[in-house]
Amino acid sequence: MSLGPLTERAPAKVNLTLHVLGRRADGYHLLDSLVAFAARGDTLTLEPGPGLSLRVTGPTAKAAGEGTDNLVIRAAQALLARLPGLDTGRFHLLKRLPVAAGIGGGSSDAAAALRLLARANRLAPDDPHVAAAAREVGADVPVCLEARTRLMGGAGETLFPPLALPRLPTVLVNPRVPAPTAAVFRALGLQPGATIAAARQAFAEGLTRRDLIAVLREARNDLEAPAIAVAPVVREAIDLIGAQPTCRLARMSGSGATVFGLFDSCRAAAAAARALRAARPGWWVATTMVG
Ligand SMILES: C[C@](O)(CO)[C@H](O)COP(=O)(O)OP(=O)(O)OC[C@H]1O[C@@H](n2ccc(N)nc2=O)[C@H](O)[C@@H]1O
Ligand SMILES: Nc1ncnc2c1ncn2[C@@H]1O[C@H](COP(=O)(O)OP(=O)(O)OP(=O)(O)O)[C@@H](O)[C@H]1O
Repeated sequence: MSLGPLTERAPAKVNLTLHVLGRRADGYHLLDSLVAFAARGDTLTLEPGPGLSLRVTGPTAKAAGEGTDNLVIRAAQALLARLPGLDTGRFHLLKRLPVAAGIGGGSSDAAAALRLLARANRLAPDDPHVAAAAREVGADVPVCLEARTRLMGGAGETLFPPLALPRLPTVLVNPRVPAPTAAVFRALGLQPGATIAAARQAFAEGLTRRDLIAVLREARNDLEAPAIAVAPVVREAIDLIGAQPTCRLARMSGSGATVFGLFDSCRAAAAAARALRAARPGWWVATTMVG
């Protein structure tokens, strides 16, 4: 019996914290990051059938690109290389998230492609070939596979158990300037083999929203300064969100340039988003829940 079209959401990833703990000999950086997911994202559909193709539509389709450059196809090919008899088909990506923006749009699309192929081929959710394909495609793809709040370590391959933390009313702001991940890590200037002694932050379950934000405020995103060196407008975005009277915390996600603001209520987030859109009509401003 053939399956009809299958759909998966590809939510935006938000690094609520991001500490760089060192740099491996191969150049990749060791991270300690609390990763959560937004209610907003892209949508990926797979129509199972012969061949492997991708059509991309939506507001940011052009920037994401079609064909073999797209992480959806790269993820499918990585899984096919491990499982050559795999059923594939036609993917359609509805691309809404800004590209090269630090909110893992491409990684989340790749993870959604792997989930769709796993469903179409009745692979177990924890199939080791799926996990290996995720690791091969990108450092952020493993955490996007399950898309649940958790601490992430190593270069992205170490995933700690999911955490039940309060959902946070959030405004995401992207100044529409790309911050390429490799360039931002390069600007950090850490030598291969370097280690930074730092205690891994712990997040107790049962925290209130207010307590969680207080704990987050003690943390950092260590890529903010190098991202600002690559794209100075990131500083302006952090300052502008942080200046909203009801904003509890303004910080960059991932390697930027997207910045998030955390608020006590959806109403406060919506009001801040209106003010930000009025102040910077050209920027991408989205309200959402994170966690
Ligand atoms: C910064 C984060 O967004 C935090 O979640 C991720 O670590 C980035 O994940 P990603 O975009 O999937 O990264 P990849 O596509 O695997 O790598 C892009 C480039 O970023 C650098 N990179 C990435 C991840 C990492 N832990 N250390 C690195 O140094 C490498 O130069 C690499 O060539
Ligand atoms: N489906 C896709 N969506 C977005 N970008 C894609 C996609 N496929 C390939 N790319 C390419 O991947 C690069 C990274 O895009 P992406 O939006 O994932 O970056 P990011 O948000 O900075 O990711 P991260 O937070 O994981 O570092 C872009 O330069 C883009 O050309």
